[in-house]
Amino acid sequence: MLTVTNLTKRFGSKAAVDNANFDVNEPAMIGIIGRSGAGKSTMLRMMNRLADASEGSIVFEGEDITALKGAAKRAWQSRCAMIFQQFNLVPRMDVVSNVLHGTLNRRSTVATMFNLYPEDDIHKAIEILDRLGIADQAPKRAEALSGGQQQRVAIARAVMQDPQIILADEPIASLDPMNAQIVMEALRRIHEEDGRMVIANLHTLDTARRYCDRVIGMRDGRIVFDGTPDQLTTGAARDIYGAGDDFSEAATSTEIQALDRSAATAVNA
Ligand SMILES: Nc1ncnc2c1ncn2[C@@H]1O[C@H](COP(=O)(O)OP(=O)(O)OP(=O)(O)O)[C@@H](O)[C@H]1O
Repeated sequence: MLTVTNLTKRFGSKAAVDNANFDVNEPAMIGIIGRSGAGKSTMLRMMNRLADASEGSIVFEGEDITALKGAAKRAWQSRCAMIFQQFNLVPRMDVVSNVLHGTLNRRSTVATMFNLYPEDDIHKAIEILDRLGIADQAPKRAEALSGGQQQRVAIARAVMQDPQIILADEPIASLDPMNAQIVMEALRRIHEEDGRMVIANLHTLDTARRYCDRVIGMRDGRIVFDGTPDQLTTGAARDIYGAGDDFSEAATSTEIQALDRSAATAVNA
């Protein structure tokens, strides 16, 4: 359903993404891992058409995404929602209105200016918030919520678009371990229950292993690993992160593991 061929993005003489190729045949949950600067964000930005490719193509269900312009490009962006590390909500606006922003692409300018939403959409927004366990936060201003709650609002806004693909650029990098886990579980549920493809850039190996069906490893703009979490051995990880023999997986792990360990200790105590 998704085929990326020879995808390249150059900034001056530097290739941020260098001749990337991969196929996705079912709506999987995919993690992209790699060091800072490996090209993960640039890859997602090209998929969502926030950035234009220098070369190559992205074909989704037979349509060449890289060639879309104007209304067709906007239509693609609503089928391919994006969430960001910093949530990108409107801080002073209430939660439900932030979620309703997910419908902007299909609403008139006048309706948007006056914040007029059809009642069905408002019900739908609250249902989605309820699925994510934060319906009780609906009337609050977004800025009053915790980081983990704000990221769930951003996921709700993405789901409101009813997208086939959700792209998540470091969705848990600003969160504490408990909230990171809640947000990753929310993405996994949206993937499993709705059959939406999720592609998430993740800083850490353990998160990718734990929540994704497939992991793509990038190094210096190139895809150097593409396989299942089981195939992601310490040797493969060392290669992705460009590390020496002293490579420690713990160095790329979030505190989710620490959280698990402390939970296990509590249970065993
Ligand atoms: N707009 C830009 N102009 C110039 N260089 C850029 C631009 N955007 C990204 N780059 C460069 O491209 C390379 C890849 O950046 P990218 O942000 O895609 O990496 P990343 O793996 O997502 O890193 P991080 O985890 O730090 O976000 C980096 O060397 C970066 O400096």
